[in-house]
Amino acid sequence: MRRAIGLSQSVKKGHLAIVVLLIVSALFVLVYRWIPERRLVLMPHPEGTYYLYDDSGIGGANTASWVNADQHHWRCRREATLESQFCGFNLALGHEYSQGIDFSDYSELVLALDYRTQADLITVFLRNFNPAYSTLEDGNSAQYIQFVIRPEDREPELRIDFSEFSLADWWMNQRKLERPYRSPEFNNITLLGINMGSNLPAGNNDIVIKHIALTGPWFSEKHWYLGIIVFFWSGTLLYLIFVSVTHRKKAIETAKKYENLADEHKNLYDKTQVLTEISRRDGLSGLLNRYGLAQAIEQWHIPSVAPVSLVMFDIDHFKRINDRRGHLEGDKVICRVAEILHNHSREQDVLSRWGGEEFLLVLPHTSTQQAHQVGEKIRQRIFNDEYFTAKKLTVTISLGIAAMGSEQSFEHALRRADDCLYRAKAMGRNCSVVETEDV
Ligand SMILES: Nc1nc2c(ncn2[C@@H]2O[C@H](COP(=O)(O)OP(=O)(O)OP(=O)(O)O)[C@@H](O)[C@H]2O)c(=O)[nH]1
Repeated sequence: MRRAIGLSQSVKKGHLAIVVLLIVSALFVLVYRWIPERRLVLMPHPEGTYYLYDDSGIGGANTASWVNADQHHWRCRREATLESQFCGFNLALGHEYSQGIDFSDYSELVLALDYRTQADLITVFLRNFNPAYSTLEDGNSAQYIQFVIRPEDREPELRIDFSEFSLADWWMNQRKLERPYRSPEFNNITLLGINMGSNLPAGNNDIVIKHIALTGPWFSEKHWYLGIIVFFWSGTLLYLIFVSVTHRKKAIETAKKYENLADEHKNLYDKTQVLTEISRRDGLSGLLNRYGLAQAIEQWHIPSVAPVSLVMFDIDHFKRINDRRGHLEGDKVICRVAEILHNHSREQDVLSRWGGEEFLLVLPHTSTQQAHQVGEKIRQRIFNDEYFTAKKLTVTISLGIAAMGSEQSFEHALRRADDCLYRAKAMGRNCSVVETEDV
């Protein structure tokens, strides 16, 4: 029952952990749109290198000049009579011509320009340097990637996705490029330019650059959701590992407890066995006591062990031995007599110290005649034994022998054996009396 409760509690905990992980994952999904975007300001930039250029040097119509350099206000003035080719603004990026800025971590170019011109075409372009197609000697060898700003695009803050940029045809046509290099590359942008060259209306065409920046998400949507999935599954995995470690620990603790209990149980069992044995034995002679004898006989199925005979032994004048030699020597006599009795009994016989100097031998499969013979043999043996070397002692015993019939109780047979013993004592001791009653 307790195990069942424990199990249902861990199932509940498991559900809770999964629900928490799901809620946190859902929160992460929602949080994505609130993560501020990554932003890199290119202009105004204290270290930015920028300059104006025009086609006046090659006989063109345009002259570029700063109206207010501090405010990044510049102008292209076109002479109506000459051909307009190019006029614009360049912002050098990176440290040297071949080492630009990696735009690929961003997704958009943000242009905040104040257009004070009626020019139809304003081109924003990027130059990407790649040794595969660029050389330091050829200033035109970096990819020319462009986006044309139409009058209708002119917002206070124009956002141009990099996917809207394309490679300029004139640049492509000048070189034979392998396929991978015929698409815009953004990993090493060395220059950003704003060109109002061709078809520029006559007169002043001004642009004020408020700022130019790159923006993009810190994490792509794909990576963000992948991260959430990884978070969810690693959370689940960690939880499962935690649960399995905890369960393993508990299982080890429980196994230890069971082991201790088993040890305790074995100790108790051993102690009980010892105590049981003690309770069945006489402390002085080591023979069974009355209780031990009763237990042994209880195991028997009397008809199967019949005939059964009882021999009751009693040391003669034992009081005298005690009185003359002391109780210690009396004890030694009891032990010796017990030893002789034990040596003369068979394995199936049950021998006990019945009282002070009384012994009872129960013999299965033995008639009273046979029991009488055994008893007599023992009596002779006890009589002939040497008890003390210094001051010799002769010990005699009296015996009463009776049969235990299948229908009779042990007590009944015992009483009759005792009667016979009494008669043996009365006959002068050191003899045996066999019951005459027909059982
Ligand atoms: N040393 C010793 N004496 C015991 C023990 N148990 C009983 N006795 C003594 O045994 C004596 C038995 O005396 P009685 O019952 O008068 O019998 P008895 O002297 O043997 O005389 P009969 O049986 O008539 O021959 C008593 O003095 C008891 O104190 C024991 O364990 N050790």
